[in-house]
Amino acid sequence: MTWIDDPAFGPDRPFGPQTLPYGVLETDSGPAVCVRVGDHALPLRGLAPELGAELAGVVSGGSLDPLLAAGNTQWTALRARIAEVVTSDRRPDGAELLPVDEHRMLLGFTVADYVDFYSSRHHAENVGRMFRPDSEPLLPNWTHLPVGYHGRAGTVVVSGTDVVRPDGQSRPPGDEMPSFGPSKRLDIEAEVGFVCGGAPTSRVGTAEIADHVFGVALVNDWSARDIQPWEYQPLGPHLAKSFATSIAGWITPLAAFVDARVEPPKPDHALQDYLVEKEPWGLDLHLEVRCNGTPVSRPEFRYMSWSPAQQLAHMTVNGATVRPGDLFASGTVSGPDQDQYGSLLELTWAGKEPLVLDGGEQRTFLEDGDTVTVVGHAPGPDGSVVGLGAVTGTIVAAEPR
Ligand SMILES: O=C(O)/C=C/C(=O)CC(=O)CC(=O)O
Ligand SMILES: [Ca+2]
Ligand SMILES: [Mg+2]
Repeated sequence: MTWIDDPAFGPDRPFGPQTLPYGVLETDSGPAVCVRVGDHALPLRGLAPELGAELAGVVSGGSLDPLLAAGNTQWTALRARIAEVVTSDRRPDGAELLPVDEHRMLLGFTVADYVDFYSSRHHAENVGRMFRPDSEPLLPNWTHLPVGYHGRAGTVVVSGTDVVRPDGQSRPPGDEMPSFGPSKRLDIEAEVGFVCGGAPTSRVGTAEIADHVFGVALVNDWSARDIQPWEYQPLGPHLAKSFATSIAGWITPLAAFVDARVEPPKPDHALQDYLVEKEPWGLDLHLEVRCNGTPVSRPEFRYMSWSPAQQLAHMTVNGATVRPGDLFASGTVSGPDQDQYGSLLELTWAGKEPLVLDGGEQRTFLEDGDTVTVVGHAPGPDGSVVGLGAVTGTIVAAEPR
């Protein structure tokens, strides 16, 4: 029997003791680093006697930054200690439990650099067919390295933040001159993000991911599909994707995913040594995308061709360092089936096949007022489920000009 009186906190529930994600909540006495237990958040600042001075020191404030910097030894020790505290029958003096739906979550860490990959073969082929109908859908580099681009760290926002429809240039097919205005093809990209920590290091081996990835969080990489095809050649995505990227407030430690590890699909040729995995780091994550409450897609992460360990190895192989607060995202998670696509671009085939939402409304791209939520879960130990915190956002009208 645990002292935590919450039916949603059990080994058979997604936010049971096998999960224990971290996040920062706004509380009456300021932002607080918390661990999620069922439908409650447990601020760690009240647990100094239980955690000991050293561990308490990294989680007693209002940001995850000190914890990200502390490194894997401390992450492991803290998680083990918290698991003991939350499964004990003794309520620690000073422990508070805050209902998660009554408190706002904050962006829990300072996003350092943000890299977005492109690791779903299905997504890459679908986008290739739509954006480059006269070329091979997959460029020859794609099976040899995890293609990615550098995003804009400063516009990563926490789940629940409204997303303002971006303005930009586009050139609709057949037009000679570009026009300017609010995007008419605002889209989502359901992705999985990896939050980095530990000592700044370059040339991270695929076997060293656990020393440099602190945790996993769902991401929605909002994308303007009319701005994108006009601006992206030859350097890649820019303003079509830099106005907002939403990340879930709850970051689940990488250690919670040991039972979710699977072999990623293999290319039919040898890889460079630095991309070879001795132990597979593909992940069996199940995602669901909801538009105004209607499930519109169920992407499966196990189809991703490049694992986060390979992505991190690639990101640092040239000598670039990974440092605490760096965020890299998987790329849109699309599976082979039409109901597994991670973007509206694919789900509606460039707007030609509208989705029908509950209540009969149709959607191609997003309208003002639409809310998109991505949820997910993974297999946990002993048949349990590891819940991933939701990432949600609502579109608001473009800024008046
Ligand atoms: O193929 C392209 O030109 C671009 C495709 C994307 O929109 C990809 C992107 O942001 C990476 C991803 O999410 O997979
Ligand atoms: Ca993306
Ligand atoms: Mg983005």
